Amino acid sequence: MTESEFKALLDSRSLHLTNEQWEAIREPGPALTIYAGPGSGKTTVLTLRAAYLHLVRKIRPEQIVIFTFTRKSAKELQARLGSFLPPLKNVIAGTFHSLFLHWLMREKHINPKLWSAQEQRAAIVTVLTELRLPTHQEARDQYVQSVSKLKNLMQEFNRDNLIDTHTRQTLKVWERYEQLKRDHGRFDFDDILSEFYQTIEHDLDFRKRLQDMISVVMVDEFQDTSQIQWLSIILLCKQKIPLTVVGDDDQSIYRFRGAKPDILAAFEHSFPTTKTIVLKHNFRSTDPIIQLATEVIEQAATRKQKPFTGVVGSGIQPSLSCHQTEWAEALQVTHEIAHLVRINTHSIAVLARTHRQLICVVDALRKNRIAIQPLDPQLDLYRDYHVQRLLCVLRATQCTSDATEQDHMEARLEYGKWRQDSLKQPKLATSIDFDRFLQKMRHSTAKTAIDVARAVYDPYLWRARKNRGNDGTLERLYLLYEQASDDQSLSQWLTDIDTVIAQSQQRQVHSTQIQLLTFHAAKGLEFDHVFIIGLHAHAIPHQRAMVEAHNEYDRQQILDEERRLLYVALTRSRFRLSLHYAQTVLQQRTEVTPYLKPLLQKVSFTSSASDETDLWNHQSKFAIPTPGTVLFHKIFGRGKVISVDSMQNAGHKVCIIFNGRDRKCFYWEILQQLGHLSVSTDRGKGIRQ
Ligand SMILES: Nc1ncnc2c1ncn2[C@@H]1O[C@H](COP(=O)(O)OP(=O)(O)OP(=O)(O)O)[C@@H](O)[C@H]1O
Repeated sequence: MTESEFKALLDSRSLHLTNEQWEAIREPGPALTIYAGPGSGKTTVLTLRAAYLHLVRKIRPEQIVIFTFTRKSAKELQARLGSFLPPLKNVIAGTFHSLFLHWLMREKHINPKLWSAQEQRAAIVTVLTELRLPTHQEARDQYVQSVSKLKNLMQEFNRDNLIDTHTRQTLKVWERYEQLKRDHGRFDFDDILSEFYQTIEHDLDFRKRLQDMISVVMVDEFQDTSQIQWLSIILLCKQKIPLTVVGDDDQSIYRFRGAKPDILAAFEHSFPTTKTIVLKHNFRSTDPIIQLATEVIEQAATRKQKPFTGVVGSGIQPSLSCHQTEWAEALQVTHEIAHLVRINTHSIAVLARTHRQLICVVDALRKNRIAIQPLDPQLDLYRDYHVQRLLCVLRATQCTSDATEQDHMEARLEYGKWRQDSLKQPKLATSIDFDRFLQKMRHSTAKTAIDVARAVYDPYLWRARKNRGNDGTLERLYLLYEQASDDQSLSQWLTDIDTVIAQSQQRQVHSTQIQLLTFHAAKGLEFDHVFIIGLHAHAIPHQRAMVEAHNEYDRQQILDEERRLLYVALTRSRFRLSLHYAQTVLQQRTEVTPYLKPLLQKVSFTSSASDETDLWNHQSKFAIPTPGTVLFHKIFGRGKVISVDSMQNAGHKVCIIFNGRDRKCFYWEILQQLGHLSVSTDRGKGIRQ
């Protein structure tokens, strides 16, 4: 095929390329950098360049290698190449991990026994336990990430080399983890990269065999390449194989894996003869979306400017809505999505900074029977251990039939356990207590029921967790608490939950399936309508990411990375961008992310939140006594409050002196709910001090 025939082929498929795109497709040089913003056709150009090289330059497809950042984008690329006419079936497209492993297995007969992500996490927990460090999910994930980052940055065990955020502890964890891995004769995913790098550096025969097999290398999303991946590519290609890299420093979002936005500049340094082509047009989004996203990214502390104009033209102004809680936010988003689904709109996505933030929307969409793409099970609120325990007791309050006798028994035992432990008075945890509890709950509203149940469960949990408080693993339980309202009976609320659970078990394929993704997972994708939720100041920049900042330089780097993440999310939308945040999140008051705060006049802003955000105030339900208050206890008689302590997320501990000598402490909310205590109108009469 000649060049003009190729161009005619693209025209016949309504692909009218810009001059820069066309130049990028046919550039013959040994090194090429394609540098551009979101939606400018980088991936499109990469695909067409592979087609051009095969059809016009007669390079065999199996000699063209394209590195992608995720398996999903590798599949997407292969699908695009496969649907080309004529189809390009054998182009080698894959992630660094998969291609490096493939070559190691084929050429070096290395067949490592890989640790799954789950096994890797378990190994880290073993090491943390051994070193007497916290093992909860957040700590574990942080160490998994830190170890991976060290390996991707090619750090040594030498402490002097630890220029980044590596504390003594991370180093110890890393050393022990490596030892454990060696003892078991296993590999982790990062070892694939290290092994490949070592082999291609030292084994010249291996390097040559690869170079003979490959005619062209292209790297998509180059800004997210880690040090070890980049050095491996240099060894593979330099002066032997033409290399094209495609990237956007504004979309560099994998700092935690060792990626740096300035890698594009490093490429120009390593390949000084490289030709750089800048794609200047955004083909994806309407002008108001591009303008908002550009204003966000332009505030980054360090950034290379690039020219950028939209091709689509004018469109709807992005909207920003403030809600009282995450549940209210989810309800509104679901309401808007339901409307879009009714008018037969496909291509809808809901994006959030973290998985946890998507839970309420998942729930609300399922409640409204709106189909969603299969999800990570961790987005299922009702799979959570604590949520299940609480619901098991609440469900028993609604059961009367024999069929549920077993559940009833379980609930009774569970409830007894909470009371026994929290009150330290086993005798009180009798069936009479439970029956009274059931009676009280049977006709309550969902909110009252939750208040009663948590007044027993929270102190129990608080003790069981050895005063650790909320370390992030109870977030789902608190979401359940927040979900209950006074507008619904307990029975109706539980029925709604059953609907959601039933819906989550259905495996039907619908024509419209809403995609729910984190900002990271949304990279490279595009949708007509994008809802971005959780845009509050605690989530963006993410509080946990900020923990890694040990000095001002780190802090600025992380702030810029979080800004880029938001930029990636904003630029996924073609036509409509609907932005949301809640004013109260997990009982804490918050506000809009600082990245959007200066831009409020650029969006159409609405707020349904009120100034009164005291949603979780037990005090409104059960007035908390002050020292000196006189009370009457059913068993111990009259007493006087001597101290009141507030416990984090677990109500109040009240110490009372009875008959001037018996000092007893109670969980105030529990005893109030059970009706064991009442405030005496008799101000201290008859009480000995
Ligand atoms: N010359 C063109 N004419 C019309 N549409 C185009 C052209 N080039 C690209 N597009 C379209 O623009 C959209 C964005 O393209 P693509 O996904 O390749 O961009 P990208 O630069 O890789 O985006 P991102 O960096 O955000 O992942 C796609 O829908 C693509 O089909």
